[in-house]
Amino acid sequence: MERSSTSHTVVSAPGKVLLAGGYLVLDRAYSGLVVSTSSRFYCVVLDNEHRPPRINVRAGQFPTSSSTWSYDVERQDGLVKLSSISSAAGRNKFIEITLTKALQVAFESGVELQHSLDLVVLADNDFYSQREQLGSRPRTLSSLASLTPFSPLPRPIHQTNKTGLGSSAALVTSITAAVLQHLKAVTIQPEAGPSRSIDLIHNLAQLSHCTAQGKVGSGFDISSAVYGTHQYKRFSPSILSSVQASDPLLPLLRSPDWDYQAIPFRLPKGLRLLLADVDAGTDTPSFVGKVLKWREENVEVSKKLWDELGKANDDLGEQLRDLSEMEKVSGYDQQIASAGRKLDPELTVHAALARISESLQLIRSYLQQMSSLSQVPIEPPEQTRLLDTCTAIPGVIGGGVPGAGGFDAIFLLLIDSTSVIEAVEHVWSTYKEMSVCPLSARQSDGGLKVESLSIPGLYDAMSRV
Ligand SMILES: Nc1ncnc2c1ncn2[C@@H]1O[C@H](COP(=O)(O)OP(=O)(O)O)[C@@H](O)[C@H]1O
Ligand SMILES: C[C@@](O)(CCOP(=O)(O)OP(=O)(O)O)CC(=O)O
Repeated sequence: MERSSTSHTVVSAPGKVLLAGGYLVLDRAYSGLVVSTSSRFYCVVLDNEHRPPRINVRAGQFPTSSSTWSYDVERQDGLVKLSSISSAAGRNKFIEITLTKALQVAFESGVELQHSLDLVVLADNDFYSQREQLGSRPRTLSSLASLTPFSPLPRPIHQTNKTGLGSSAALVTSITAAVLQHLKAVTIQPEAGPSRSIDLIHNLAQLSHCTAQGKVGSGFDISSAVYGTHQYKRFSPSILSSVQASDPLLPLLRSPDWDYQAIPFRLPKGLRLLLADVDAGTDTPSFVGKVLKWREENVEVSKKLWDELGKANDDLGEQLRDLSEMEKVSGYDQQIASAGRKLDPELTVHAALARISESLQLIRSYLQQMSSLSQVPIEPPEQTRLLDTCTAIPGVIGGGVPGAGGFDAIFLLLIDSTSVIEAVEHVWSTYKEMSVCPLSARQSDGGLKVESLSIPGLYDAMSRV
């Protein structure tokens, strides 16, 4: 990418894991628990003196020829239009729509684009399957740690397997935030607490993501990319259903009708979220349509199940908060450490862990019911066997299938100690029925972050051609 750079902005957004609330969170009556991950998606924006203004975007870890997009920027009747300069990469709706809307908001905020911008987007390795990159190395956390950061991937994005951390939501959020921050249309200061800038980025990223996807999902992936780990109640979909392409964006984005809730929570100290990408050789088709159809056709049974599961999900949130409260109590760290061997219900911290364990188990049993009633393999028997094997390991508090479920992934909540993690890795690496590969991500509380170019490996990855 040709450039003479005068200034740069780097913004990152985390990936997501929906621990509890799959399907239910599509309905505002229920909430979901979403944990953001330490694995992040980065967008770097650099000034480029080229005129008239053009935007060049490169997906830095993919083959350059199939992963570079350029656009001329024009304004027609107050609206921003990007014309795609044809490339071997084909269109990337997520990038094109996100840039168009972010520039529209910048213009409505009084910012004129004076020069060109070069964007490089880079995702932490966890966002894509690294099985091929690991080659003959064992599928362990230490092998993953030995990979180059932003490890080059051999095939174009659409031929690369994703791991479920929400690449498109993190891409859309990081580009939205980085472009607006670079053009000084917003000020991102997450440490300063609630802010109009962050809410504006959230609302805009939801709009761009829904437009690019051609559907309105619950939006938990965008909200965790912006706000980090939280309990999520969705926005009313009606806010986006009547938007016309010619409407100005700022009034919509600042409307009081955005009624989502993002209540911060975090995993208690000493617990770790461990994720695995499961390759069962089975395609997971979209389950949402089928589950919702079954729900509509079975109003009474589904209402009972949704209410019971909704309560179990909320109870889990409460119990995690209760355990976080106990962190200050003396003896907390010792009790957490001994929970890595065996739970003793006489001990307060262990009793709290046992309640979390029961809730996770109860949530799984409701999801198994949902699977058999709707005939959708949300927690299919293969995953039940894998999860039962894992949750029997001392120090593993519980687990489940994240989000929409299926055959692709599992999560475990465990005591964060080397011996517990090694025991899990041993079970995974010797598991016969399916191929299980850990992800290196752990939980992280934070959402959007302004970064510097000193993120390990980022500068090198940007400079690769
Ligand atoms: N690194 C990237 N650079 C550019 N576009 C990306 C990148 N990662 C993902 N995308 C876009 O996001 C799409 C994947 O979105 P989706 O199927 O919704 O998956 P996910 O569940 O990971 O969000 C890709 O087809 C591509 O358009
Ligand atoms: C069913 C859902 O409630 C949760 C889906 O969660 P996943 O984490 O499975 O999502 P994808 O990134 O789209 O694969 C749909 C929703 O909330 O939009």
